[in-house]
Parts: sequence; C-alpha cells; structure tokens
Amino acid sequence: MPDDISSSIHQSTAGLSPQEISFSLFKAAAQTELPTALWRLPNTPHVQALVAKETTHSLPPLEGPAKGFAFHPFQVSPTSPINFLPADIYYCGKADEKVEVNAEELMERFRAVFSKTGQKQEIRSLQNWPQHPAGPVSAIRRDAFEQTVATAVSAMQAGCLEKVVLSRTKTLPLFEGFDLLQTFDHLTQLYPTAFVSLVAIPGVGTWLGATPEVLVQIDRHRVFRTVALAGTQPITDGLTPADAIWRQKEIEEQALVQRYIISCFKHLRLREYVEAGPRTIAAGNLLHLKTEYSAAMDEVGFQHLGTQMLELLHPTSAVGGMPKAAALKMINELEQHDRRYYSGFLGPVQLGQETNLFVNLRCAEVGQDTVTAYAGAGMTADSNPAKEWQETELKMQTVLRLFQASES
Ligand SMILES: C=C(O[C@H]1C=CC=C(C(=O)O)[C@@H]1O)C(=O)O
Repeated sequence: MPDDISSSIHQSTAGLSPQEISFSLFKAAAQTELPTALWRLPNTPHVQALVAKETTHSLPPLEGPAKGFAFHPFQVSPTSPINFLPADIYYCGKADEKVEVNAEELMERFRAVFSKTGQKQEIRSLQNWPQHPAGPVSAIRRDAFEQTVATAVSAMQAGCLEKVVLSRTKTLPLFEGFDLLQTFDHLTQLYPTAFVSLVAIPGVGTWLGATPEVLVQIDRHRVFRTVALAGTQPITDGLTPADAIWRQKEIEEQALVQRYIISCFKHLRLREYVEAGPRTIAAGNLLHLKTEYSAAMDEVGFQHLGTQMLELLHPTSAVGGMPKAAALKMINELEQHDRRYYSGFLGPVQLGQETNLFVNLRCAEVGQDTVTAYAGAGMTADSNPAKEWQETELKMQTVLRLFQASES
C-alpha cells in the first residue's frame, strides 16, 4: 500500500477514463465534505477536477502564482461569501496527464474514500452534496414578476436609469433516481460551446451550470479577453445566427454592455484594445449578440489587467444594468430573492497557464430534494413584461430541461 496520497491516487485511477478520474475525485471530495469543482471549458473535451483542503474567502491576483478555482457571489454577504478553492488536488482531464497533488497532507479520509470512489461501478452513485444552510430561495409568481418589470419600465421611461436586469427563480423537486454527475455529463454533451461546471462547497451549496458568458480570460500568451453579451431571441425553426434580425431594443441593450466595458478600459487609460463584433452567437436554445474585446497585457504595459478589469467589470450591465449603482439599488429593492451565486462569476485561475472566469448564468442550485434555476433579463424603457417572463423561462430551460422528470 503506497504511503502518500499522490501514489495512492495514481494507483486508484489505473484503468479509469479521464472523465471517470475527474468524477471520482469530485465524488470522494463531496463524501469527505471538501470543497470541490468539476468543469469543462468551451470547445474542449476535457472534464477537469479540483479538490481543496479548505476555501479561502478572498481572490488572489489573477496574474500571480496562486492556482485554484474562484466561486464569487453576485453580491458578497455573510451567507454568500467569496470562495477561492486552492488547487490542492487538480486533474486537467487529459489521458496522458496525472492527477497533480499539491497537498500531501490532504486528509487521510479523502484517500481512503477515493480508493473506493475510483472503482468503476461506483463512480456515479453520489448521494449527498452540500446545500445552502437556508434552503431554496423563494420564487415569484408570474403576475408579481410582470408587475415588478412594469415598475422598472416606468422608472426607465421617467429617465431614472437606462437598463436593469431583473431575475427570478423556479424550484422543482428532484425526480426519483436523479444523478448529479450524470446531469453534469449531459450538460457537457448538450452545450459544447458553454462553460459547464459543477461546484460543491460545504456550507455554501452545490451549483450546476452551462454559461455562455466570459467575464475575464487570460491565456498562456498573457492576452486578456472579455465580452459584451446581451440581447436574446429564441432559436426558432431553421433560424441560424447568420439569419438573425435584431430589434432596436436588443441592439441598444447590448450596446450598453459594450459602452460599460469601454468605460472600464478608459478608466484604466487603456486605449490599445481590440474590439470585434457585435455578431450573433447561439447559446443552447437562444441567440445573443456578442462583442469581443482583447488586449495583449505585456504589449500594452498593463501587467495586472485581468485583476484590474475584473474589479471594474463585475457586475457588468449584462447582469446589473446602467448606470451600475442605480441598477444595483433597483435590483436590491425589487427582487425578492437573494441571487446568491447566480450572476456572480466562477472558473479556474492560473490552471494550465490560463485563467478562465465566466459569469454564472444558465445555472441552478441543487439541494438534497430540490433544484432551483435562476435567470434574468435586461429591461429597458421598451420592455414588455410578458415577453421578459418568457425570456427568463427560456433561459432557465437551458438547465431545467434536464430536470424534466421533476416537472411531471
Ligand atoms: C442575465 C442573463 O443573461 C444575460 C446574458 C445574455 C443576455 C441577456 C439578456 O438578453 O437579457 C442577459 O443580459 C441570464 O441568463 O440570466
């Protein structure tokens, strides 16, 4: 029997596929109540996994040596803290690579459990995962939501603000035989261009999602990237991104996000960024307008551009509104639920020499017996309350379609 966790893990993973290794790491962490994350980057096949001994409640600089996984709420509060999961155990999901063990002293219990979860037939049958201590947030009824939208529209028509993103939730009971890891697997298959994630943190909860929205990326060549994503229409029969026609309302809504990003660059006095778009992209059953921004950090002389932009960008007007302060005030006044980690951000920091943070959209919080989906829509002076309800319904379907058995 090997006497360190590293060799123990390598022995236990012999004969498993890369995805099975990631799943069994996640499962052993959940069973031993350690913070853990599973994710699949857009347009890649690799399911990556990370296990931490404990969570820290602040984020390190994105350009520094710290490696881990960030899970940040929409607004920080005692019940929704910032979480950074150091990469004590990390697996990049590639067949020819080993599980990296950076903390040999990781609990003995994890090693013992892992050698069992690593057995093929056992991998999927996870029974318990962390839950938010307060249980599911409350859901708003359709008439009340539409009334709230009407209130926001009147404020915008009166010129109090230009845009606000209002959200709502929907909770369903989990169906008999629900399998968390299988649901994650289905999401990776359904949405190859999304960032698909499953995060489980004791005392915080378990979140599953397939988001289309990059917040901050820094690639291995130290190129910074972000996007302005907004405007929504359903993909109806035969409609391709190239055929999409956008109304003035959506064009303006997305232009506000662009303007906000450009104002962040201006604030830093950075002029040499590259802008591409807007163009139409597909995200699951929806189309959006997207403009991409990039800057080579060393060439433009901003060594910490990722960290600086992250501080300025979150929450962008794709999830808050414009002007930012007035929109956040309106969200806090009108929304009856706590957004928790919905419309916060999440993703790997400095892993595989890259940082990839995404806005936490098209996501759901999985309790022991329930699943709660969250979605919002950008309101402007031209919004129609019934259409905004429908739009949030479609956005929630990205994840809730996998819980259909729950609806029957
Ligand atoms: C706020 C959400 O989506 C944002 C991203 C794309 C399009 C959006 C919109 O059209 O309103 C939202 O700004 C959500 O999915 O909950």
